[in-house]
Amino acid sequence: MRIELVELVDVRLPLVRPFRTSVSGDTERRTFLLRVVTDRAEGWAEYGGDPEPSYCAEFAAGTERVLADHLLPRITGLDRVSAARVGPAAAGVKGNHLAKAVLETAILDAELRAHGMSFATGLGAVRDRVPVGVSVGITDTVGELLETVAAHLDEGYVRIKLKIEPGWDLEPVRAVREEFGPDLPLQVDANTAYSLTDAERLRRLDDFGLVQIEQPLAEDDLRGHAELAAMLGTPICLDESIRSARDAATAIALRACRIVNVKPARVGGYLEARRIHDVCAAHGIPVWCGGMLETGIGRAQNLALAALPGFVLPGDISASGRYYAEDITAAFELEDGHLSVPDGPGSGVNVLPDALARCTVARRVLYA
Ligand SMILES: CSCC[C@@H](NC(=O)CCC(=O)O)C(=O)O
Ligand SMILES: [Mg+2]
Repeated sequence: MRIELVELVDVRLPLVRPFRTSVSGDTERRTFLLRVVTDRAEGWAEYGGDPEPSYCAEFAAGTERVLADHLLPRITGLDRVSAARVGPAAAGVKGNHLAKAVLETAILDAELRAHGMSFATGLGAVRDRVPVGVSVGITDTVGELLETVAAHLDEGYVRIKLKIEPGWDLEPVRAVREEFGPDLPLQVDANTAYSLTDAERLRRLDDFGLVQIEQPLAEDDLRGHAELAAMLGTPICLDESIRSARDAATAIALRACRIVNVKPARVGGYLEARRIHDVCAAHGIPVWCGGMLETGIGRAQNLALAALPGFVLPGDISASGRYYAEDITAAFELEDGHLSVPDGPGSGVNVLPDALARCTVARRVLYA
């Protein structure tokens, strides 16, 4: 395969309701899509970061420069391009996993389409539909939180994740547990908001029978997570800390986590995401597929990953309508708490030109 054109499509999609976490507070999703045209097929991928380096160190404008100035010259110069060749060819560029992920994924989409193969088949999916959870942001009041959770449960989500931060943790979790009973699969995500000095407060979360406490400490604090894990009864799940299969192996060896949130954008793409899945499976560590408020493009690709055998916990892969009044692909609809895994070539979805035009801010050719 040979790359003929790479285009960046800068998009802005309003959120149906504000989404607040310990690190962000958004009323819109501002990201970009990457369109890779090859001599065999066209592929699309979605950037997993934001305009601000709030979730991780990368951010959209910086990623655009890394793509244009450092990654594309290495990749477009290959005599044969494939998703598997991106990692080795890009090894001279340190870090920048979100940049590598969006490029590798667009190439993977084109490659699979050229072979008439779905992401699900290409990655090794074993299920045609997957149960999904929903991530609930920090709200102004506990009453508003309970209303939001009730609405999501009515929609059929099988698991609730609550964003927490110091000052919004024990009270909202207690209220949800008391309102919806002991059998609701419930978990929390701190997005690195706590430190070991908060250990006693975090230990009190053990009273609520949570599935997991996600990323309580800083992304580079594996030792601290291992120390905290020894104090808590509730399993720790790592998200921001796991940027590679090697990180996963280290975290497991240090007993810093018992669950891993796998996000292809964070780890450099779906091939590394699958390697993390394999490392975790070999150690008996359950994984689930995290989310970055993806449009239907990233959502479709994540659903394929979430259908691999080791993805035994419901992911943050909500229906399109959880975030967007209008998606840029056909909307994903919840059916009995599940979403169907696309089985068409590549991601199995196509961008809707009119919907894309309505949310496009600009289009820039990065390579021709
Ligand atoms: C900072 S908000 C984005 C990252 C966050 N993602 C979610 O909470 C799920 C978002 C979604 O439903 O896509 C996470 O840390 O897991
Ligand atoms: Mg998280």
